[in-house]
Amino acid sequence: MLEDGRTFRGRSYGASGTALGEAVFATGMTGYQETITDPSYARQLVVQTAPHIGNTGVNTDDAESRRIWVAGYIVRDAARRPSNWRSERTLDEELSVQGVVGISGVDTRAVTRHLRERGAMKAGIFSGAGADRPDSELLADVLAQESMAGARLAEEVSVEASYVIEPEDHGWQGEPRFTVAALDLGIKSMTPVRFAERGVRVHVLPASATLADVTALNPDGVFMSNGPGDPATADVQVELLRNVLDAGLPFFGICFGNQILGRALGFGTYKLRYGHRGINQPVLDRRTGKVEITSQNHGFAVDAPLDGPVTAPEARFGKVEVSHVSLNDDVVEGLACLDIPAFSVQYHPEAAAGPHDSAYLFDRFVDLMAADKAGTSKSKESI
Ligand SMILES: NC(=O)CC[C@H](N)C(=O)O
Repeated sequence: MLEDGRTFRGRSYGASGTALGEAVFATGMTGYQETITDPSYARQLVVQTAPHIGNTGVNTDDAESRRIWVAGYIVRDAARRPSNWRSERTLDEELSVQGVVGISGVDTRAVTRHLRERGAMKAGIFSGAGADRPDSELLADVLAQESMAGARLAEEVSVEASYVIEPEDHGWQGEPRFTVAALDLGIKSMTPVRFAERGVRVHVLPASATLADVTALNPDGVFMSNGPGDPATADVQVELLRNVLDAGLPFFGICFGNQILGRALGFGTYKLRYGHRGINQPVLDRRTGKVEITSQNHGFAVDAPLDGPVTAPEARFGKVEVSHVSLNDDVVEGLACLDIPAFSVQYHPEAAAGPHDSAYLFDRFVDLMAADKAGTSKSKESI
């Protein structure tokens, strides 16, 4: 049931019960396991536009975090049995074991068209005991939940204790080249792996980490991850990032990390009508003119002028330009600072799941740290 009263009926899938959250649609044709285990989907009811879901089952390796984070799962045609050599369990079982309420047999195209026209909205999935209450009662439950605008969720999904990802465990031979402090705001597990593959040792820190926690590692660079919720609530991390930038440390941000860089530079963020979710989202790299097909999952965006470069509203950080834009709707998909060693993208170069077009961004960060170490980065002059 959607918050405007529109109702769809289907069959119980996964756990049975009640799930409340923001209804959003994801357009990836593959990668459902990576989708449901992406912490950025916390408190969302995800509609898959791909009609067949569960075909390749679930395995241990493809989980992007320690659990399923979607609050509920909405599919058209759930596979009755998976067929894949890597499959260990069915998706139905996995949803049940983890207590995630789903619904199948829904006209997901109609739901998607509705959300596209009216925007992402509060919704509920109801099955089992209590589902046969009058619609007015179900709708009251849907409406009573908190909205995604204003939701502070990064701390809820982040790790409690820090851990290290070592390059030698991911195919790198020899000593690590760099050390990065990565703030886990809902990090996907492939992100630190992409650094490690390039010889970067990654210390993953809780969302509450302080500047002292970061500098204690003597890092060559700082990273902020993707994560759920409204970036307008991330004041603590915005403050931390300003201190990091003031200290002249190279910075790279992904998704929530892009929104935090935007805010640290003094820009605002806003909620998109229905957001970008899927692994088939076209983005223009405005510096090279190349188009990347990207993996995305965001419902908010940075409000920065496309006709740049401009001086950041926080003028001490110098000039900044919108480096990447969405080719679907001109939404800001990347920021590049011209006077300090900092950049970020709104999409997911770790590509889990997704195409590998954007892998160069990890190389770009390595190059930025190398230039900083060699003293050839602009930051040294400007700070
Ligand atoms: N994947 C992300 O980091 C999403 C960021 C933020 N929660 C948004 O919806 O825009």
